[in-house]
Amino acid sequence: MNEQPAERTDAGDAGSALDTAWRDVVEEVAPQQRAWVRASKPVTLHESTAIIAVPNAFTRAQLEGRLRDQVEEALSQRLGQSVRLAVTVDAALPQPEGVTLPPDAEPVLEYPGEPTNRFDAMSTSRQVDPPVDGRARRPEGAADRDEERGSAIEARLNPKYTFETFVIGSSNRFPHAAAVAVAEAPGKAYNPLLVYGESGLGKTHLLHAIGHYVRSLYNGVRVRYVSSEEFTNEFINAIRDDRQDRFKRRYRDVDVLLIDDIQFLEGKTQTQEEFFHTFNTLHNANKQIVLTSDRPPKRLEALEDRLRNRFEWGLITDVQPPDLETRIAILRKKAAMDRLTAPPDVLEFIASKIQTNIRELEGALIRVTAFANLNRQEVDMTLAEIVLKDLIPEGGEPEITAPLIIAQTAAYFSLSIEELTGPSRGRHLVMARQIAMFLCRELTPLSLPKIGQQFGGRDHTTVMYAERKINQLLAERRQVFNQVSELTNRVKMQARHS
Ligand SMILES: Nc1ncnc2c1ncn2[C@@H]1O[C@H](COP(=O)(O)OP(=O)(O)OP(=O)(O)O)[C@@H](O)[C@H]1O
Repeated sequence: MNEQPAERTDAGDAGSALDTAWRDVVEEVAPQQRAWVRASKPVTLHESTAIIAVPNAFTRAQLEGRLRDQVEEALSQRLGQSVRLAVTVDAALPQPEGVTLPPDAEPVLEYPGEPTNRFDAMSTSRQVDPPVDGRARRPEGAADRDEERGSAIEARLNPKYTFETFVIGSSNRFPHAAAVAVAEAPGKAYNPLLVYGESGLGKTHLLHAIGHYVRSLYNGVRVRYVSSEEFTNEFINAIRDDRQDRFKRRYRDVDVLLIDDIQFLEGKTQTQEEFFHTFNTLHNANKQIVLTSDRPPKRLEALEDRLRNRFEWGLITDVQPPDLETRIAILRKKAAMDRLTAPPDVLEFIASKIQTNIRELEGALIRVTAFANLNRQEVDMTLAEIVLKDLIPEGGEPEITAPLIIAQTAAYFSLSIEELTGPSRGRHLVMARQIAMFLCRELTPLSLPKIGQQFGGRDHTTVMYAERKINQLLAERRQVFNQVSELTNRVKMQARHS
């Protein structure tokens, strides 16, 4: 299945020729820059592109800026072919000795204005969580203002999470079939339907897909998606503002309630009580309830028995990590949807390396295509191996926590942790904060509200916006791509050593 492309077989010889040529070229560089360039490492010569790894952004800027012409010409002469330089930052390389980083070498913070480079052929914007869908249908006779507002944010479905974009495999065939059945006959097939499974395996996607499908089948049906954290927060706010009636109406006057990550109800007695009544009202009226959880109800120990018991009334089904074929199919679909160009062997390579989390799988594809895009290169195996090298440590994933990401990001941008997580909205801070939030989303299993909490109690929509923004900038701004890559390396290295 995995036939290696011809270039890869040549890479060894070309690589050693590159090593020799590179050593000579480095010695020709002016003495004041030589120490920097010496700290680099030739990775491979791929067709006419020499890929050079350097330990920091400053060296990359030197090589890509004032040294580029000189180095490309010298390399071309030595290798007897026209050579282009592509520089990648590998923070695992030893930093140059005996030289201090010039002041302007600190990572430059940049506020995302209009992108300088547009690569229209590619969109990597990845909406992982639901934006508020303002086009939800209004219920018949919705008269008062509360209800009007309620209808405007009624469904909250992510347009990308549909059954059409969901890839079916042996790991999710059953939950998928149950989800379709529920959408076709809400309140009749299985009630409640509960889907459980590890993070990033498509539970949220299925919830939204039910919402979309049911709305396409039944005119005027009232659907509401909510995470259990949002449910909790809204409940607390309703008590604070003495608006319990409005809260109750919002969740009890629906035909289909989709509630995500119910494990977050654990230990929250009052919210559980409220949810118990919501559940009963809906169930008694034959309204559909669909729930997701990271564990089967039996193992939600800090949940009241009567709730656990009700969760077991309907159908309980789990999503498993996808097998290789399904992972490849998911990547193909993702590439087609987002117009990302990657040959089959690269998709197979990514799918073979990332096995347990579909969010990470998609993230890896985005990184690889973004890297190629920024370097104006084709996506191929050599490039994929380089980009994924640090994304996939040998010997298993170390645990990465939000505080670790926050500390590393703060240090990287020369900020304090208080600044990074505090209220200031200075432009430079906002960008660093968005990068930190993005990394929390990519590298930890934390939910959006949980990440928001780590940043001074910010709302989950702020985290959602940050994730989308950085995803977009990864494809458009080399600087952001490099900052995110360097930081990812640092965070992973730190996690391995702690
Ligand atoms: N079978 C699938 N086909 C296509 N895409 C999928 C599939 N399963 C998951 N995905 C994608 O993987 C990403 C993560 O999925 P999702 O957010 O639904 O996971 P989850 O199980 O709800 O995770 P968490 O418990 O962390 O919230 C999403 O972008 C989703 O579209």
